[in-house]
Amino acid sequence: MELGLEAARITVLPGEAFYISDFITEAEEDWLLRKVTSAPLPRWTQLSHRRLQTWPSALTQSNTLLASPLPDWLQSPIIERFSELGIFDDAPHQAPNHVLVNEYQPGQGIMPHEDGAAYYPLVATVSLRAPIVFDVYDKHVQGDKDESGQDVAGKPDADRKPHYRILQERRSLLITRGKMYTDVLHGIAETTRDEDLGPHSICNWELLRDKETYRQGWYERETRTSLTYRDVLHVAKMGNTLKFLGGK
Ligand SMILES: O=C(O)CCC(=O)C(=O)O
Ligand SMILES: [Fe+2]
Repeated sequence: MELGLEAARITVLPGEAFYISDFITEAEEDWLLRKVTSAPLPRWTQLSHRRLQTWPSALTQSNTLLASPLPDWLQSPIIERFSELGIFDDAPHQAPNHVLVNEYQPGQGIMPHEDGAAYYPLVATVSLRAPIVFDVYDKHVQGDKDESGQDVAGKPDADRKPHYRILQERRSLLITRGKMYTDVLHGIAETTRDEDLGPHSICNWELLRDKETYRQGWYERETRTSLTYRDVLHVAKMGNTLKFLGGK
């Protein structure tokens, strides 16, 4: 990965994170959004503070993915670009095999959490439609829940402040891996307005495509959609599926 991505590194972070502001074109963004919104309604899981599509399918209770290719629209051009950058070269399957599509309305977000042991510790997130601030919290106060442990609704401490804030512009790519995956929590505030923006508070400020938009220090949230690409460690081939569903 290393050479192509070095210029995209968010250097102040303790772990490894990379931000590419112009990862997809406007036409690609439009097309991806049409694909997301034209998925049949049962594809969506409505959660209390966002809604979610899971591709190709949800993991089993033992965090296993039943082998199945991602749909073409989630593969090309995004996964081809990941290959060019070598992002998943060290992952067990050398490519992502799972994508969560999250949609946040203004006022919605996701509680501080970690993504857990089901995945190789690398997440590549493509942002669509509107910017959002992604918060990074120190780990771990009691009561935090793993993302794989059903309940997203564990209340964060009222006075807990994010340690770092990453501004994700529409059409950008954010990669977090290693210690950024294992040693910190991440979340998105439930707010209608992201405030206190500037070089002092946004750790990828220098990498933004359009700093001018945020010079005033705030923006109103609009609907934002994210595609989060991961490599699930355990994959069951269909031939083994019946045995697998039957138990041990
Ligand atoms: O929407 C995002 O950028 C983050 C989503 C997230 O943290 C997750 O799906 O685990
Ligand atoms: Fe997450």
